[in-house]
Amino acid sequence: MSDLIEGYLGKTVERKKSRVPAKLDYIQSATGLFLGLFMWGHMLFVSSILVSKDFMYTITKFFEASFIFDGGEPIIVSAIVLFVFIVFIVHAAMGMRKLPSNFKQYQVIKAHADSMGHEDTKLWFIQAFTGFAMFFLGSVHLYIMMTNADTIGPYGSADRVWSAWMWPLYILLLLAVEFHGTIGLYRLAVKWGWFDGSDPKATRKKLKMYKKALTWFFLILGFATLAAYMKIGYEHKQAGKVGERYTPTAQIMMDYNINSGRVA
Ligand code: HEM
Ligand code: HEM
Repeated sequence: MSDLIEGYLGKTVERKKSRVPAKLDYIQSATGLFLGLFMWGHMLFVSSILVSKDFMYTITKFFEASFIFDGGEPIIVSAIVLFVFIVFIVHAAMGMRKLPSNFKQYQVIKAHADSMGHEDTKLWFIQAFTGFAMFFLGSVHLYIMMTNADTIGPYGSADRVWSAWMWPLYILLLLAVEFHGTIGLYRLAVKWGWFDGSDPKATRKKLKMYKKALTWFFLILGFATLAAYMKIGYEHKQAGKVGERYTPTAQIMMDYNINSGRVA
């Protein structure tokens, strides 16, 4: 009965408002924080291709727990992706509450933001727009990673980027996630006053500088990484070897030594 009254009037019989919105905000921040930090790791791991194909192969096998299972188990990566996908969906569901849902709402927010001329309010628009774009772009990527974890590797990933036409999607997703993630982490720090210190105004200036530096760093790293996969994928296609898996140098050496009778 009390739920019914609150449902109609927006207040309980004791004239209290629900605490649920505050809890939902908390869930949004926690999932945003997780995803924001996860993406730093993600970008570093994926960029291992810039060091060498062997290095990227080693990282991939590490996530497949090849130190426990001989040759690695891609299902472990699928399980990790499933977990990240669930966090992503929960975060997106919480984010939906903040998006303007009709033109009138959009007009009110826009007029308010324009009249204030406040940079942080403008940042919010970028977050809403990039968040919306990721509903589609992020879901495509996560689903493919979850169901094709066994293809992750220097050649498998490069073939996907080039021959399976993922590069246009990755360009958009990279832009969306980098702006969204760093703005989000900045907003989190400001919202919860994590680094306020004795002079919050000076701290905010510093945080803005870090935000800018991090955005540039991850965008440059991300585009360099994408270019590397595109180049490898292009060459792999020219060589007519799309679909072929990468064999690490150590394995080639071992096979060579065995075949030439150097190792019994
Ligand atoms: C479908 C995908 C997504 C949607 C719809 C979405 C939506 C949103 C929205 C609307 C906000 C602003 C919340 C507010 O103003 O209080 C937000 C915050 C945030 N998002 Fe996302 N987001 C998505 C994916 C991601 C991803 C992949 C990351 C990881 C980089 C991320 C990281 C963050 C962070 C760190 C915050 C700040 C949390 C806060 O202000 O409480 N989001 N998200
Ligand atoms: C556990 C979850 C994830 C795994 C295992 C994963 C794995 C990968 C892999 C292996 C690549 C290389 C290209 C390929 O094989 O197709 C890649 C690229 C990429 N991923 Fe993910 N990913 C995950 C989650 C995410 C999320 C949540 C986002 C953003 C919403 C994202 C954004 C990107 C982008 C933008 C690229 C392009 C690479 C670049 O430009 O540096 N990934 N990912």
